[in-house]
Amino acid sequence: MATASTILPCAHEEKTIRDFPLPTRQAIVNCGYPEWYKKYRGITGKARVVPLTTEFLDYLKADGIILPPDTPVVSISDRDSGVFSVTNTEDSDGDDEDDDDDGENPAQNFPEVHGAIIAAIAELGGSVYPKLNWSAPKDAAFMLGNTLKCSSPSDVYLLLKSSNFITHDLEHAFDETVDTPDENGKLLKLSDVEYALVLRKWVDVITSVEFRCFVKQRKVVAITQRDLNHYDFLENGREEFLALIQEFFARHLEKTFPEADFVFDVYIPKTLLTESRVWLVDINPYSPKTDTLTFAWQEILNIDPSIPGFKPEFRIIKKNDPEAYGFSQPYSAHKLPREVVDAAAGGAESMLQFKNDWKHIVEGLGGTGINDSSDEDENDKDEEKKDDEVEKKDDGVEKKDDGKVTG
Ligand SMILES: Nc1ncnc2c1ncn2[C@@H]1O[C@H](COP(=O)(O)OP(=O)(O)OP(=O)(O)O)[C@@H](O)[C@H]1O
Repeated sequence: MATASTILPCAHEEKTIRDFPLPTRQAIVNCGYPEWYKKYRGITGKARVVPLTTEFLDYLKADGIILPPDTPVVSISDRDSGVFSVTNTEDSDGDDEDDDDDGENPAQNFPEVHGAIIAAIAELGGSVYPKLNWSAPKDAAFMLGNTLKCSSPSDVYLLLKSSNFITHDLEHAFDETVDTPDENGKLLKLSDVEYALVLRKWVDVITSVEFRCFVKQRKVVAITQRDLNHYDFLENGREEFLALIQEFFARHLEKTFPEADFVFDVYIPKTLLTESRVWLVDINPYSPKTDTLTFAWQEILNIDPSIPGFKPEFRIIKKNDPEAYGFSQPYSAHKLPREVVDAAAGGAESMLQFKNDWKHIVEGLGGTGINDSSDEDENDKDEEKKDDEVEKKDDGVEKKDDGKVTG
């Protein structure tokens, strides 16, 4: 880890975490994906934002994990055939007819959301990375074999319903904020939040070139690796990455993001086909809740970017860096979904019951009938064209307009 030599303490008293200027609720909303995506969709990965209905939110908040029947999702980027072909699948009972008696299909309560998810997965090539307004269900990845790669609505629901991070988005997003009553004395409440499911096209991310950047007073003040392993090439590329990030910030975020203090994540892959390109991955609140990785919040709080000649510190993990082992293992406190924790608390019998229930959930359900109702506007298509030019992988994909997925 680099030394903190470029961190310049303020002339005044050293600030501690107790001096943290808590964000406003509006700042939290501004850092939500559905909000910033409206402005920055041209500089982030391809995604779909699915507005969530009350019925779907109720499903997420309800105890227990009941999944809808498996729904076939046919990728539109099936490169073998180049066409979007759809096949009907049989019901679990094999009778090839709709089952009216399936009272257990939770998707019946939120058909628009379910249909939009099916359509989005298909449009995004068959696999997606899900998140809610602020968080991805990373703590639940083990439910899918240690990945967040989803290829069906059930994969998405399983992750969302197993994740404490998602519960946090739904119930605690405005914790640790300061009140911001508007001119009429009204205060933003969680019930005012327009919750959305973000489905990003799945990318095999090269985690060594992901960086978290801290912005204070509209200046990048600190940058850290996100993947806390040592990579030789980062040491040599430090100046180039710093320049790319500074240029990206100046061009896209400095004057347009509504908050003066925030944290943004970027991904800077270099491929044989393209020059290094900076992609916006996420925007996070300037809040103690945002993980500072190789920094401590107290260090960031004490940086004074107004000092002439100020240069942000770019921290990367050095070879055999003993300090690097001190960084906490992310999500270690959140490895198990609520149902598993609850079942474990009830002892062996309870775990056995959980296992049986789980088997029932996974195996016992059949097909569903949902129509693909994709209605992109022209802007969407333009942006995607741009995305596709960069994402050479999507070349040669043919779309079918009226793809129906039926069960
Ligand atoms: N489209 C994608 N496909 C595959 N992996 C992705 C994709 N987008 C992001 N990731 C991986 O997931 C990680 C976390 O993504 P993201 O920052 O959006 O989640 P988050 O919940 O907001 O994380 P944090 O709480 O650390 O801010 C990224 O660092 C990246 O490695």
